[in-house]
Amino acid sequence: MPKPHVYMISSKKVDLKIVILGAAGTGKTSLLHRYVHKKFYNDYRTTLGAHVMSKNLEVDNTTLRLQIWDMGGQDRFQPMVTSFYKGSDACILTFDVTDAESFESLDYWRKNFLDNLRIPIEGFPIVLLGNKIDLEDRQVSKEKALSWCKERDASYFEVSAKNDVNVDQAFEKLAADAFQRYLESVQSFMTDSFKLTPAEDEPTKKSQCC
Ligand SMILES: Nc1nc2c(ncn2[C@@H]2O[C@H](COP(=O)(O)OP(=O)(O)OP(=O)(O)O)[C@@H](O)[C@H]2O)c(=O)[nH]1
Repeated sequence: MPKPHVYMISSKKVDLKIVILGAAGTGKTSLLHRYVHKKFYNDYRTTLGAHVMSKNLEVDNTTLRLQIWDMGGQDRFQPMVTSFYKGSDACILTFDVTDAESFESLDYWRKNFLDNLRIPIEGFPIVLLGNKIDLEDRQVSKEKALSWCKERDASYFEVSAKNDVNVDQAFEKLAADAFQRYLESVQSFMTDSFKLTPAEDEPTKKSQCC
């Protein structure tokens, strides 16, 4: 009987860990509140260290259980939050389109994350969110952000946590990319684990050539 090339994944629930990173005040907590609770708060309370919010998402008859880790952007929390990167399946980077400095700091956040992840980063799902597009005094153009993403193999969304623009779409795209990567890793694990020795009646390469 031929060996199967496509493996069925029996579990219909998949846990995915997502971290959201970026300079302080760019709107990480607000984006999460918008996505998870459909709410927005005008007051600014900096995140002390990190906290987690959960949300389930249905994709292809599978429940993706998203655990989204909101990392405080202030410098004083950096030594602590890097220890939470381990086991991440995807990453959201944020900047504030009205704050050029927050855009300039993106390479720091990206490198800090990837350096501490300690897994192969090729194809790792990263989405960049340019937040606060509802404000008028914009300092970073869409073209500049798109070019940053193109060079670093990331996706880009212009969003507003306040006005609920593009937030669901951005999280859903990232979750779908992370799920796809998860399926590929399961497939490759199964392929490697179930490599069988050739059947007795199947000629080996040696017997064929000699
Ligand atoms: N106008 C506008 N304000 C926003 C938006 N998103 C967040 N804010 C405001 O920006 C401020 C900072 O938002 P937070 O979500 O706390 O920012 P943060 O990135 O989590 O900050 P840290 O926890 O310090 O890293 C708050 O006053 C929010 O109300 C947005 O889309 N538009």
